[in-house]
Amino acid sequence: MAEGMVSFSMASVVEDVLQQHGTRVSDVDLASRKAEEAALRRYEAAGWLRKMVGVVGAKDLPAEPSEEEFRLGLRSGIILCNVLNKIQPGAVPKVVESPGDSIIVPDGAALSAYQYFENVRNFHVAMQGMGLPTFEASDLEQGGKSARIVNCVLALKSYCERKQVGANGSSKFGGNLKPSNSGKYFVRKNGEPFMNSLSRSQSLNADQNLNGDLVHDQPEMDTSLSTLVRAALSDKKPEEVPTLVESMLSKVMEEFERRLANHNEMMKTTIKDMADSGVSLTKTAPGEVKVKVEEKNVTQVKKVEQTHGNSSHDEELKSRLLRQRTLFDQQTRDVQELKHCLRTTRAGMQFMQMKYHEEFCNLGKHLHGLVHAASSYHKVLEENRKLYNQVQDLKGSIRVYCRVRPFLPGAMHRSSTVDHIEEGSISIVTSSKYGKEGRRSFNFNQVFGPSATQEEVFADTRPLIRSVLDGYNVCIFAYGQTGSGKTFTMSGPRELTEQSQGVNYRALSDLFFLSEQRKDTFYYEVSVQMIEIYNEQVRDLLVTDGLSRRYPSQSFNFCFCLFMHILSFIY
Ligand SMILES: Nc1ncnc2c1ncn2[C@@H]1O[C@H](COP(=O)(O)OP(=O)(O)OP(=O)(O)O)[C@@H](O)[C@H]1O
Repeated sequence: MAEGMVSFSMASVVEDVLQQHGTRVSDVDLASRKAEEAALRRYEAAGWLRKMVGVVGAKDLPAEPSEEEFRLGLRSGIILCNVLNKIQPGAVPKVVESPGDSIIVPDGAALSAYQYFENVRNFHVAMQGMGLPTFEASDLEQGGKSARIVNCVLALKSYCERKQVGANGSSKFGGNLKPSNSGKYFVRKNGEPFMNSLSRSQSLNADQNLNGDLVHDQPEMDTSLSTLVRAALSDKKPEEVPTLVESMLSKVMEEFERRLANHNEMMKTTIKDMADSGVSLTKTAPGEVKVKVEEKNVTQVKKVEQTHGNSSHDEELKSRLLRQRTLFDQQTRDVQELKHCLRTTRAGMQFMQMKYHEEFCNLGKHLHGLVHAASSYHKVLEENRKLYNQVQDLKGSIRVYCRVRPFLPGAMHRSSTVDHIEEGSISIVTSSKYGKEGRRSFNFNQVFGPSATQEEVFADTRPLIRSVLDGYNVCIFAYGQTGSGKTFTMSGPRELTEQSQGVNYRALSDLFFLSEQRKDTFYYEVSVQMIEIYNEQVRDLLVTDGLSRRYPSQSFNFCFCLFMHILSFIY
């Protein structure tokens, strides 16, 4: 596309120039403008030469010379050779600077001619070697075409400028060409104005390879321009081609070169970008381009045929790319959904943490209140315990109760020795044969008559069970002669019922009941030890090895004892 634009532009310029020349410009105007244009170009050439060789070296060349002055100033060839050697050192191995350097001939004119011939000849050879356009030797003589000399100088100037900016100075005029006619003058044929230079430029452009295979279409562009120029100039004689046309063609060539350089630079940039993005183009055969695409770790080499016969391959390639694109889009959506879900979950977790923190704070406040209440409760409980046990102490740490057994069945007719029973005393009728008085009175904490129930007997003992759980030691024992009812009072009759249960059953029942009540506040351990004291011998009744373990003897006239931690029953 770029090539087409360049070709079209160049053709348009050439056509416009030719058209202007042929139809719009009158002969009078043309001659005037031609002379003006030639003068300007001559001044440009002279000025550049003067600048290159300096004022002294260019003493024979005015800044704005006429055609004759220009021709005479360059006639010796010294300026031309020196300028050329400045641009391309050694291009002219030897410059004949003065008559003394050559043959001494008194006739200055003859000497100048010889000098001119040698220098100009060497200049011609060097210019030809560099591929630059030159002029004919006769152009330096009177009647010669100074315009050709001007063109040659301006071409050398252009070469010099391109060389100074680092470009291939000779590329414009094919400077890489080896001189094909070394040692001969480079003479432009009259029937081919600029045709040689154009041909050289085209051939060089065709060979010019800025980036390998990427400029294969360039000859077509050159051919387009060449065709136009040739079509316009082929039927023209040299004298029919005005200087204006030559000048315009030169400008066209310069514009063409500039745009071509831009185009190649742009192509270089494009190829570099494609290489950076993982796409490389290599031309493998005419009409076939191999496209190499690298995307991440996936390398796909796709051979794209530019002919219609390979359209199915293109379709398959497009389909595959479409599927990959669809899959990629789906995965992108899935990732977005996962991210959304993650954000939602994270927000939920943060909300839960906040609620948990609030609940925990509220629980702490409630717990603080409970701890305060429990502390108060314990204080009250402790106070209550102390008061309770103080009452028990006031009642007496040792309490003695008396129970009268009723008559057993079959002995109901016998008379009782109990005369009178009050709450805390009992009167006994004794035999009068031993004393003056026949009755005696005894005081106790409480006296239970024959009709007293097991419940009534235990009622005065029950407060002591609570004292046991408060840490007080308690011992309950029964004392009396054989058959007086000790076992009955402490345990109960043989056929045991709830009403007939004695003190130990009721005491233990209360003990476990209270410990169960206080289980959230206190922890109690209960153990049982059962011993027998008989005939002043103490024996452990729970020993399982068959050998009764004897305790140290005590003077107790009891049947057996029951110890329970700090509560003991003896009867
Ligand atoms: N309050 C009572 N009511 C009815 N029966 C009773 C009462 N007290 C004792 N008995 C009866 O009297 C009998 C003797 O009582 P118990 O065995 O308790 O006497 P004990 O003092 O333990 O005798 P020992 O010292 O020989 O063991 C038993 O048959 C018992 O049931």
